[in-house]
Amino acid sequence: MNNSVQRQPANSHEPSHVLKAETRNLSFFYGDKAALREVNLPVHARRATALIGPSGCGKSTLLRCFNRMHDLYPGHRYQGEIRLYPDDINLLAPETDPILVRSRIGMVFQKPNPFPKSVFENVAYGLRLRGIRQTAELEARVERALRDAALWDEVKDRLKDSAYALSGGQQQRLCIARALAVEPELLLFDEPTSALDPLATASIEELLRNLKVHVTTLIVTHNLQQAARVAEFTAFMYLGELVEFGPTEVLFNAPSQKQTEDYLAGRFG
Ligand SMILES: Nc1ncnc2c1ncn2[C@@H]1O[C@H](COP(=O)(O)OP(=O)(O)OP(=O)(O)O)[C@@H](O)[C@H]1O
Repeated sequence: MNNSVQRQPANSHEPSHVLKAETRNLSFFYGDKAALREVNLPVHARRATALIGPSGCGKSTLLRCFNRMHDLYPGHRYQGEIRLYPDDINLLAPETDPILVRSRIGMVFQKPNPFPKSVFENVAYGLRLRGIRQTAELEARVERALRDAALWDEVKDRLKDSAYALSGGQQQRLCIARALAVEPELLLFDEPTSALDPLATASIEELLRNLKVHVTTLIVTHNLQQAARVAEFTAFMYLGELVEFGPTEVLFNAPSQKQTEDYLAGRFG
């Protein structure tokens, strides 16, 4: 690995002062084990933020705090806050309903996980749950989500086929369409291309760059070049702490912390 950046997103220097979310002194414990310590991470609205760092540093743990995934397991504990804007609520407050949180904050996993349903039904599912019943509206919203996920042209004649008949990369874009259909405010990606070949990876990266027009994204990736290609902001984590955060170009080319520099130079991790 080296710290040269091949390509920067075109708008990486655009000022973005509007925050969609931020963590405030966020710590997280698996039982007694602290996996995150006092993390203060800003998440800029309609921008992509990448979380990078060596294996086990807490990237996925941090991502999963945002949609309260850890609540599904007993014995896990949050400390601190995650503010969501513009309404300025604390996502971690006991009075904040985790189901509501998950309806506003979507997640795409490492491996594509479509439902055992047709292409159309995969995307329509969440819309039906939200009470949308009219066929014309369902069809229009499914088409829009598939277009936003850059999949429409490939599946418009196969909407009734099983989602499992799609390639791995198409299945991942279907999962992104499924997440987009319900218009999330924040979309979390946990290593979304690590199970895909280079071509499928390139198409997902292109999609990630285009998504930012209307969605805020937070992306865990092991691939530093991917962070450089898709994210305006990057956070470097180590041993459960946020070591450095900044515009991707600055963090990659002129990191302020020695640990960041060592990691980018491949000296550990
Ligand atoms: N369910 C769990 N129970 C206990 N400890 C856990 C659990 N999940 C993760 N951990 C620990 O929390 C720490 C952070 O793990 P996490 O998966 O968030 O790291 P990561 O940076 O995403 O790693 P990777 O890049 O390998 O996916 C690690 O020490 C890990 O062993």
